[in-house]
Amino acid sequence: MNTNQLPKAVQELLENNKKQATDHQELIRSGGYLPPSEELLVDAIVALSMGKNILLKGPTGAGKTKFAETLSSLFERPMYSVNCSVDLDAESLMGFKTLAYEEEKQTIQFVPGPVTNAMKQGSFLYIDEINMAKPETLPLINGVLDYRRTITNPFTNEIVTAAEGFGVIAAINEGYIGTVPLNEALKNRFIVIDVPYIQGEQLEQLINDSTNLTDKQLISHFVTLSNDLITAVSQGKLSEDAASIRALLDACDLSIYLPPKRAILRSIVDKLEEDREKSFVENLADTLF
Ligand SMILES: Nc1ncnc2c1ncn2[C@@H]1O[C@H](COP(=O)(O)OP(=O)(O)OP(=O)(O)O)[C@@H](O)[C@H]1O
Repeated sequence: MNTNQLPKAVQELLENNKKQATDHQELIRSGGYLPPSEELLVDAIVALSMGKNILLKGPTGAGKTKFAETLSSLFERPMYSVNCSVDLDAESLMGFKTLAYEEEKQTIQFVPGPVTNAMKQGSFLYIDEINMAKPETLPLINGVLDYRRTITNPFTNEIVTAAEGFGVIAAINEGYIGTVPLNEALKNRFIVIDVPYIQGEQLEQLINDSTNLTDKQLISHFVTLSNDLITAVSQGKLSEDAASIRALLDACDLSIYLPPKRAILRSIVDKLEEDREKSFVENLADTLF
């Protein structure tokens, strides 16, 4: 990503906060996020540079993970990930004890989890789908998220304090089935950044960059389809999944070899639950392809 177009002060901030990572460079992610507006990128860079946690909030397939990966790439900072689910427990965050052999003697060793690793190494921690976690699990890391930047590891009793460079990026998909509204105390600890779907020329660029589809007319129809799907979702006519950019990119790729309507059927229509929704998308596709 070209950061030369960002305001000078933000470029300097980024430069000063880059981590000269020598360890775990394999965890520095690659970029590729196309921000719908410059502000989105500026706000995230500023907040993270100032040591604040950011919460990326947006619908499924809007590029939240890609955005977090791009921030890891821009700051040249390794990033550990946690994917939340109802099964997420203290061990999946902090780490676990296991039996090991040292010079033929059995010992108990602690295998650090993503929170411990990111804190000790001063890396980014990405917490995906944070509102999927059980409400009782996350308060465990409240101390990590506020000014204390400290946690007592419940398995070793070690007090872990975050090294310089530690930062938290979380993502939520509000309103998605299975999610719970994010507890206020937790939300309070984040700077919230809305991540909408990209549309128009930017989406055209994304299709060009990340799929193998080259037919200009087809690409233009897919951009229109995406726009119509986003509108229908915002009007409550379709469930959120229908407008996922991830699904649209799949349809673009498939349409290199399949008729576009079949590509749309496989990538978008057949994922919808209700017949009414399926026919709605099929009708939209009929008018375009
Ligand atoms: N603005 C964007 N820039 C670059 N890639 C994007 C963008 N929007 C969507 N994508 C692409 O769409 C796909 C889904 O993106 P990603 O996994 O980051 O979405 P997400 O918001 O994290 O989704 P979910 O909420 O379902 O986890 C990826 O292939 C990603 O590259």
